[in-house]
Amino acid sequence: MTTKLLLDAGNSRIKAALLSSEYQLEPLFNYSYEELEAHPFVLPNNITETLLASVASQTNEAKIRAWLTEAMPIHHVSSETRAFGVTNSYQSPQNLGVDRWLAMIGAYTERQENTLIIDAGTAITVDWLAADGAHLGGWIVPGVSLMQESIVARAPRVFNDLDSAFGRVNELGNSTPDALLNGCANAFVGLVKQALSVSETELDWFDYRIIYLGGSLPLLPAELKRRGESRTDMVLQGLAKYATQAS
Ligand SMILES: Nc1ncnc2c1ncn2[C@@H]1O[C@H](COP(=O)(O)OP(=O)(O)O)[C@@H](O)[C@H]1O
Ligand SMILES: CC(C)(COP(=O)(O)O)[C@@H](O)C(=O)NCCC(=O)O
Ligand SMILES: [K+]
Repeated sequence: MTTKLLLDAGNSRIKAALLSSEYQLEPLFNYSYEELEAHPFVLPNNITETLLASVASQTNEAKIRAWLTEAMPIHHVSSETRAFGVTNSYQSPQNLGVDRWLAMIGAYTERQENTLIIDAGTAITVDWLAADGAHLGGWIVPGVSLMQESIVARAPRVFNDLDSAFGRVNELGNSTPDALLNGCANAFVGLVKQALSVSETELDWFDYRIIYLGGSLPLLPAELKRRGESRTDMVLQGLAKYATQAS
């Protein structure tokens, strides 16, 4: 049985899945690039093709190529003007991050309805996809870790001695690290609420689908999460759609 390897290469982490000839998606791993280098995942030997969707740096893409030592063809997927019923709103469609493009393809393949997609990773992206497949536009915001790091880098009195910690939603801070971490966690939640508000007040969406993905999802409070679906596989689902037409 032949299998395709699907790779979603973000700026912090790489996610991999296998797609069987029956189009079953089987998640493989979600690694940082350091983990991929230190403990290269041993792939099954029946892979016939690799589909790569990357927004990563050249340095991190080189780590992927170093891992994929097998001489298997790599098909780079990019954002397009239109595909699988979804129309890109960018004047320069190639500029839209392919992770954003694929999450929309994945969502639209499942259900053709008004959809808000929030991908909270290195950056937080918000995209509005209408029921007719039109991408209406979106936002790019620094991700929670980036928010934390950027102020520590620029304001000498703002420090964070809590290693790889994240803040608490709806809580105040009474120390610099707590004020920083709680502030950034709450900024993320505020962004999500603003995206919902714009959907309802500006676009007149009432009954719409909300899809969340990305590493920062654990920060979202339960009442907000309940309003949507946590779908960290959505970029890989979009890639699977491309894999069904790739040679
Ligand atoms: N336990 C956690 N709680 C909250 N946020 C986290 C946690 N672990 C990682 N993150 C956040 O997730 C981000 C990575 O998410 P991911 O979606 O994999 O990013 P990318 O697609 O950009 O590679 C990190 O930058 C960090 O902000
Ligand atoms: C906005 C992003 C950096 C998000 O990347 P991620 O957080 O998933 O690593 C990525 O989608 C990207 O590089 N986009 C290109 C610019 C654009 O979408 O307009
Ligand atoms: K993202």
